[in-house]
Amino acid sequence: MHVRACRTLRRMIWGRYLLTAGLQGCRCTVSCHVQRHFGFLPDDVKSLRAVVNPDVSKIRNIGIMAHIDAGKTTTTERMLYYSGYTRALGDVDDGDTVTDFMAQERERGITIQSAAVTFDWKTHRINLIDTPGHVDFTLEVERALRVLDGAVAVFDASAGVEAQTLTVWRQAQKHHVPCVCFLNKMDKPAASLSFSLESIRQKLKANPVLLQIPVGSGKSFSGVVDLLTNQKLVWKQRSGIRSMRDEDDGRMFESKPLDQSDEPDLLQEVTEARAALIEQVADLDDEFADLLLTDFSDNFNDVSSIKLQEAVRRVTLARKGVPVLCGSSLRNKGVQPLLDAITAYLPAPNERHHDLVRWYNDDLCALAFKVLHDKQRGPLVFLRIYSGTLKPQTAVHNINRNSTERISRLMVPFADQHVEIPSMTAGNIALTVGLKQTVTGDTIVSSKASAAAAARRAQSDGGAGKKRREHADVVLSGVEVPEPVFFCTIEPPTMAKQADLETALTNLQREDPSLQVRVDADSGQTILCGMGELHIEIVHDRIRREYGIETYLGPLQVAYRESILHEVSTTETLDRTVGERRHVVTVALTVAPLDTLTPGSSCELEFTEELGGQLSAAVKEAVENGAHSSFLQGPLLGYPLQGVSTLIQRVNMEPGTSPAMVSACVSRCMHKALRLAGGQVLEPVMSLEVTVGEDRLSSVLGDLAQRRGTVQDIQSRHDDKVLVATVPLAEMMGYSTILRTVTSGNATFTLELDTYVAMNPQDQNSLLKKMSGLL
Ligand SMILES: Nc1nc2c(ncn2[C@@H]2O[C@H](COP(=O)(O)OP(=O)(O)OP(=O)(O)O)[C@@H](O)[C@H]2O)c(=O)[nH]1
Repeated sequence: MHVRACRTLRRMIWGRYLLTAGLQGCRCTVSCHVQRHFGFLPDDVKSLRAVVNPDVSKIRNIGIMAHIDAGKTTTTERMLYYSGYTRALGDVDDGDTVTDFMAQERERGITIQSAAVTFDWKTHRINLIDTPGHVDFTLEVERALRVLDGAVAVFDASAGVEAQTLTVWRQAQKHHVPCVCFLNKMDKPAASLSFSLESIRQKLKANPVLLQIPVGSGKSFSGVVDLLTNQKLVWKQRSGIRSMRDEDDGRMFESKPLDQSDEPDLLQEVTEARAALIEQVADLDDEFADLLLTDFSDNFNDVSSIKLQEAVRRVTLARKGVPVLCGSSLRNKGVQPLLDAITAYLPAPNERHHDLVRWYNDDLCALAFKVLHDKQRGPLVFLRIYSGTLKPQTAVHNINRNSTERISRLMVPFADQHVEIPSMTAGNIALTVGLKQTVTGDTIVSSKASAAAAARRAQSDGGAGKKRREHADVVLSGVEVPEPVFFCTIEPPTMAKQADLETALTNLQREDPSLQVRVDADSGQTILCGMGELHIEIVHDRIRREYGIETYLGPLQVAYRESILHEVSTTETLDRTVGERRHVVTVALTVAPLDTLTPGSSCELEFTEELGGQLSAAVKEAVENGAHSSFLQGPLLGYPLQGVSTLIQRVNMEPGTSPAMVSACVSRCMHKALRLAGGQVLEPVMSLEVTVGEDRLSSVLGDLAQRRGTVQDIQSRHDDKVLVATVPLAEMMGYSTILRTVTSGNATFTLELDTYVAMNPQDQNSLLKKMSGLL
């Protein structure tokens, strides 16, 4: 009831919001002692047209990333509130946040899909993507990072760097995304600034640049001192107030220069921390070091906060250091300075280098980074515009699908509400209606001719000697889709619903490329392949809720891989007459196991040098097709092959033999070689991290021993122990329930694919028996 009331209220706010087209930044009087952020005032109304396309230097495309439950959603909600976008504070625990808008998200209190939200902060436009923390949805994070220019990493200050933060951090590094760190939950008794800084240094191998000192700790945490300006920002907690919906919403805070009347310990700490900050920044930025030595050699501390801020910005953009701020989103403290830091330190779109975009000059070039299905409007495609302008009612060209489609409507994404706009320029994130064929990762340009012109520019720049493929040169790289580790069959309630189920699965796949759907060749059953138990459970749930189909899932099975044990050379001849035509081909090849196995490590195919020079392109392609089809099904259980190298030594064919027969002969030869080479099942081994109170550690260890787990480390984190282990995925079915039972709910865990490992003969035999129904 309460949740519904809040949602209704929010819709009313949005209604008003859309009418007034408010996108209001806060107004604050920096010089006064009490700083207050106002949201909506009648005379504050701006025309949406005026703010739809802000200057590119004022745009920040930002992601919020973190470990599950670190407080991303709560922080996002506070940002929307302080920027005047919402009038009430959403609360994940009440299930009424703006960004977690899917029904399951509200119920489970977790973020599943990245929701894009646009709002203005002071003079800046912020496009913010809230990313999920659960490891089953890593692809969502990757997808978001691909189109972002900067990120805020939110940490639970009592836990420091947790497993999922590490994963997301690595992803951010891969995409060269500059970050700002926010140490949230400073109100928790166990929160520790020094511990969190050390874990950023140790675990992320990053260089934290501390910009604030907390005022008070645990329950008495009341604000921060800004080390650049020496301003003390204090959010005064009114006695007796517990709820965020109460008056004490954190909009009002006191900002005054730190002076001698402040506690000596705080003064001392700030003085030391500021000196350390200046020294650290000088070490990382030559320009700042020169300035200090020339103009402030008498006293480095006299350097202006503006010069220091500019230097911190350069350090952040060069990714030599990460600014660190602290606060407590739930207690409404420290979020406004975080918003200031986002605009001050993270890059504008034009400060990031997106390599191939220069081939398009001012022509449109955009990347589709998310697709959502809307019952009324069809697919909604989120586009990051890299160059040019996007307009509704225009045709665009999708390079990946080689198709021309029409954008019927163009909108700015305000979580689950969207505002129509007449055009959108480079640097922005837009939401389009009408693109029916576009899937996540596709590049959208204005026309086929524009793509061809870009390809010509790319080729002429590459030099005449460097012949490159047109397509690859002008397509933005999409996201890497991780390998699914679980699969299960899915069946509709009646055959009459089969077509509806297929439509639902096609739609869901367009939204979520980490979901794979295939039809088993032998049984004809539809198979769902996903990233984890939760992932499959959510897909199942969405089919029921959004498409009204009550499906049945078969038991969850582990996606094994297969490899071979020995090197084998073999020959095969195919002699077949089809109609009037005789096809004769002989193939000789060698298969051998590769030494190293990493997740996703594929199979290799090579020709001997001599043969490579002799074969025509068509025959080579036929050989490759034959070999690749054999890689899909291993000889033991039919799982895809991994870590097998194949060398094609001979292909002799009589005139008139078709390429299809060459493929068939290679397949047969591969099949024979693989059988002779001895099959080896590879099982996915996961890295597991369990955080548990010390008193329950032995129960967790005892349980893990029965799961073929290998403990790698046990670390201390305040009163908790963090157990790091590897364990075969097959042993982890339903682990969340078991863990809850053995620890009485006092533990959390993350599970992530580490590698594929060859099973020992005993385990492999029991698996083979189980699969053939003998066990
Ligand atoms: N004590 C304290 N609790 C907080 C703070 N911020 C958030 N929380 C609580 O932490 C829990 C998780 O918060 P969320 O905002 O849902 O975290 P999240 O990172 O978005 O979680 P996922 O979307 O599931 O990854 C909720 O119970 C919040 O009320 C804080 O500053 N202090």
